[in-house]
Amino acid sequence: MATHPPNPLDPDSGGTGHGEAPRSERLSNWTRHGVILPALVLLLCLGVTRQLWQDARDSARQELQTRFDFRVRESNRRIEQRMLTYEQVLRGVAGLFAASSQVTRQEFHRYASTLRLKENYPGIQALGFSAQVPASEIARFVDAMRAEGFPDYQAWPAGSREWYGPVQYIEPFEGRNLRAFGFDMLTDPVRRAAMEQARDTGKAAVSGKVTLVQETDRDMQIGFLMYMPIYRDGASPDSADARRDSLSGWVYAAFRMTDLMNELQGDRPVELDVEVYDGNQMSDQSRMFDTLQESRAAVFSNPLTSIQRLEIAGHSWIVVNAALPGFAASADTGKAELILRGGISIALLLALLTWLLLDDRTRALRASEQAMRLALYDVLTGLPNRKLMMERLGQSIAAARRERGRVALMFIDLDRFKPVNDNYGHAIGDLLLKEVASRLQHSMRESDTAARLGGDEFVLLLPRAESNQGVAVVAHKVLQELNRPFLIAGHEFHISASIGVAFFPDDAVDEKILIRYADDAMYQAKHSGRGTIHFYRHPGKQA
Ligand SMILES: Nc1nc2c(ncn2[C@@H]2O[C@H](COP(=O)(O)OP(=O)(O)OP(=O)(O)O)[C@@H](O)[C@H]2O)c(=O)[nH]1
Repeated sequence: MATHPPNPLDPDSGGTGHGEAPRSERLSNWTRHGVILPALVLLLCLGVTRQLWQDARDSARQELQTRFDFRVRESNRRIEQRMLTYEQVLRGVAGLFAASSQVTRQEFHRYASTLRLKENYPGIQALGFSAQVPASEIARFVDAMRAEGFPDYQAWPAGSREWYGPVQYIEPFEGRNLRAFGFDMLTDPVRRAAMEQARDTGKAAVSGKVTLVQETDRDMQIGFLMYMPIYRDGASPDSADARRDSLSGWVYAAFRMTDLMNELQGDRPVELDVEVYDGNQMSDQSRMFDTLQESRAAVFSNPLTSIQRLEIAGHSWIVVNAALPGFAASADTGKAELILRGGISIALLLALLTWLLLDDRTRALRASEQAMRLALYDVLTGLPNRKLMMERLGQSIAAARRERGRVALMFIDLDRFKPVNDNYGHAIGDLLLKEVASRLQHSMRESDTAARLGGDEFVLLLPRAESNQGVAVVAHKVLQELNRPFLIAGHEFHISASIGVAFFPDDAVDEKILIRYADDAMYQAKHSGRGTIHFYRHPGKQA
């Protein structure tokens, strides 16, 4: 059965036949690559960009974390060192008491003034001394204080107890500090715990969170105290019992927490939110300080948060540091962003470049494909032209020689075609020629070749013409097809064809002679009245 050979002028059809490498397939591969390859380049570049961006971002984060850790260490160390300094101050005062059997108010005042507390030790609200007075001596103690020029002095709060610890000296002796004068600190369990700890250990002890009696309604702050025990006669007893027996009182420093922390912070920009908790619990009750005084939830959802325990003169504080938005904003994310932007741009650029190169390549292939078609195919009908027909004829004859086969060549010249052109115009003639080509293709096998030699001359090459009878069948079929009326642009045309057939090797020894004989046979057909088939007959041979 006849099949539709591919139209060689259609770039998407199957090529030139005869099983040669399908150029249009290669072309369509290129076209496919035209999308896939740029997409791959884009994906690859984006992948690399993503990796580099992530690395840069990670290292920026790492750097931020390192900077945060450093700032936290620095901030905590500042607190510890400042508290150590205060401990030294108290040790100095304790030295004063050790050096003198009786430190007078005047001496204490002079010592404290020399320290210049406000300038050198900001954060200390008061420096003082509380005597430890047994119940038996409290009345005499108060009298002596009153005799010193403080007629209203009393150990307050009132009430009788075994031991009293009233404030005897307090410096600077002015302002809100005067409110603490005479206050018996042993009556407050928080202060008492630190006082007893200092007494028993012989070391400085910090109290828990308190409200200093110095506080007024204005600028209320949380406070704490640091105590250093003073033993009689400058002794340094080495057991808790001996220390209790020889305790004469405590020198102490009172601190207002916000003043202290603000002073530590200095003029530095506030980049960390610092929270200080008394003891081992982090609760609203134990909170002594908060830079921002904001809800803690915000702090704990912050990835840059540090929680550390500081030991301050025998007492625990929990210090929480959290980076404020300004701190994280200072992170060097510029590099990561640059990589991201640059990477995406380069990826797009490379993908575009790849696409353009492939497109160029595809165009070049298309152009050469087109040129090849023009060289080998008839532009009007799309059938192989004379050149390609000659090539195939050569191949067919070579094959027939090898395989002892037969080749038939059929020359087909249209009859009465000229009047179509003359009466209806060249364009109609063209349409008719195309229809002729189409009918020829319907009449042959796939292995056959229909070609247009030019004008109204066509050729059918049958490379495997085993029997004359088979070829005659084909010739009749062609004739029958061309005898059918042609309906072109609303006009009906009746043409026919004269067909001449010659065989290799029966009639001719090579392709040139074969062509000539087929042409001769065609003329014979023309002369014998058109619309007929003539098989070449050698002039010497009998019919
Ligand atoms: N439309 C069109 N006409 C063509 C083309 N090439 C050649 N022709 C015309 O085809 C005609 C061929 O001439 P002939 O073969 O002598 O005309 P014919 O009427 O078929 O004569 P017979 O073969 O003797 O029957 C001429 O008029 C050419 O001008 C073409 O590509 N398109």
